[in-house]
Parts: sequence; C-alpha cells; structure tokens
Amino acid sequence: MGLLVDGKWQDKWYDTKSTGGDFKREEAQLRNWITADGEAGPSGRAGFPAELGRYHLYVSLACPWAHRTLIFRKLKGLEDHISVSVVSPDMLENGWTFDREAHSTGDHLYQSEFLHQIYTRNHSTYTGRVTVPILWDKQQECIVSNESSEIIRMLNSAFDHLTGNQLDFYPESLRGEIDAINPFIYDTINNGVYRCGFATTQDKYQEAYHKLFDALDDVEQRLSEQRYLVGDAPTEADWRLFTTLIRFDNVYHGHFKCNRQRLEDYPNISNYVRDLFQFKDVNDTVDMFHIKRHYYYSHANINPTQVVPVGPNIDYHAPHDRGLL
Ligand SMILES: N[C@@H](CCC(=O)N[C@@H](CS)C(=O)NCC(=O)O)C(=O)O
Repeated sequence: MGLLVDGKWQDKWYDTKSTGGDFKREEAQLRNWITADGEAGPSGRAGFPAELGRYHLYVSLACPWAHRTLIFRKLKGLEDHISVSVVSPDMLENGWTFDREAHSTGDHLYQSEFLHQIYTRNHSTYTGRVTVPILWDKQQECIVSNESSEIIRMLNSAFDHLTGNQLDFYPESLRGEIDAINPFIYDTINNGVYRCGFATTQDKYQEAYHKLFDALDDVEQRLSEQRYLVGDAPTEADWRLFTTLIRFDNVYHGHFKCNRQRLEDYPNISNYVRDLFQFKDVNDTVDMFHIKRHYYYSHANINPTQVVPVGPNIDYHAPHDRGLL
C-alpha cells in the first residue's frame, strides 16, 4: 500500500497520526466527465464524448467503490462497449498490481505491472494515492475520472442515445432525495466501515462504530416501510449502499471490527441485500474470493498472518420477502 509523490512510488500506509487516529479518505483528483456530446460535465474539461469502444475501466473486484462501476456497466448494457482490466486482490508494497499469477487479468491496454503506472502514464509527476476505479480514455490515452460516484452518473445516462438502454437510476423526480441520502450513507456506512477498520485509537474506532450501527438501525427502519431507499425501484442510492452491505458479514464484521451484529441479524437489511443481489445479473459482479482475499491478505497490519477465514457461509441466492412491500 502506498502512493505516488512527484511520480515516484512510495510504500506508505495511511497517515492517521495527523488526524488523532481517524482515517480520512483522500478526495479523488481526476474529475472529468464523459457526456453525450463531449461538452464539459459538472467538473473538469470537455472532450470526452460518449463513444462505444473508446473507454476502459481499471477495477478491483474486491473494492466497493469499483464494484459500483461494474454494476452500472452491467445494468446499462455497456459490457460490450467499455472494456475492463482487473487488478490482483493482493495490494501490498507495490499497491495494486496486474500480477496474473495472483488473479489479475493483466493490463489489457499497456501490459503494465502496476496500477501506479497508469497514473503516471496520465501525468508523469502525479502526487496522490493510486486508487481504483479508473475510467480511461483509449483515444486520448488519459484518465477521465477516478471518482466512482461520478463514473456511475456518467454510465447512467451518457451512452443512452447509443445503446438505447433507458434504465434510469438517477431519475429527475428523485434527485433531491437521492442527493440527500447519499452523503449520510457515505459518511456513516460506506466510509464508516473503513473508519472503524483503519482507526488507530480506541476513541476514533468507537466513534465510527456507533455512527455506523446507528445508521444501519435507521436504514433497517426505513426498509421496514419501503422496498428501496428511495422510490419504488432501485436507484443509485441503493447500488452505492449495496456494495458495502454485500461485503459486511464476510469482511467488515470481523476484519474491520464492525461486530455489534451481523447484517444477517437485521430482518429487513438481510432481505434487501438479497433483493439487490438477485436484481437482473448483478450477482455476476460479486466475487467473494477477490473480496475476502483482498482485505484479509493485504492489510497485514490488521491481519499479520494473512490467513483468510473460511466462513461465514451466507446464501445470497436464497428467496427474499421484499416483494411484499
Ligand atoms: N473516491 C474514490 C475512492 C476509491 C478508493 O479509495 N479505492 C480504494 C480501494 S477499495 C483504493 O484503491 N485504495 C488504495 C489506496 O488508498 O492506496 C472512489 O469512490 O472512486
């Protein structure tokens, strides 16, 4: 695990000293947008028009942020139009790698060894963390974006006129509600599990832990009255939450000490996870081997033996009761 400083790789764990033991996630720096006609999006520069076959995703199958982009690629019918390279789940002294011996597909575009080479190919003196997902423009040979929440917005609509896929996970009429719930879910749950796991003081861990379970209690209550977080069909807000929930009992409960209870012990949340897992072909995007291997093997300061637990054995294909709502 490390970062680039002026284009040079440095093997460094997250700095929690300067924040009193708290884990602070670095803001994504590369924020351009693919748009239908190539005009600039809400941030960054113009020049990234939607074109079939032009863009590539670099992902980890373990990473909840990258997972969102794979779900949107699938649901929006973009699998034949946006190619993908998958990094190895083992993220050690060189960060994410394309080691085929360690379950990576390899870098299909440049045969790079390490993901940090994609960042320096984009900008030779880049300084920052080397994160997935990355959306890459094969024509201009540069990074469009490394912010998953914005990549899923692009995939949701920019290609619709080319693919004819009109499924809308950010419908105009629900945008206010989606925009209101996203930051709450992000702070307390999506990033909350990391704040529990990466905290280096008892206080910061406990603070994150209570916020996390208070938020899960709220979500459980909300899901007792409605099938999805917002509206009566899955939206972006559900997919953003789903990628954390599907990792929770398998990884965050043990590895990140998020153990007040399992999600399986929440009647509504446990059924909701199955509902989303079984929606169209979303289950194809879930790779429990990569998920467990990544966290338990890569965070050697949390799990020094790197032994990956066998359980739990949860059947996400089991029937759910969400259709009754
Ligand atoms: N804001 C980014 C966060 C992505 C992120 O933090 N990805 C993690 C993987 S789960 C990563 O690559 N971490 C490597 C690091 O921080 O060095 C997004 O949502 O796209």
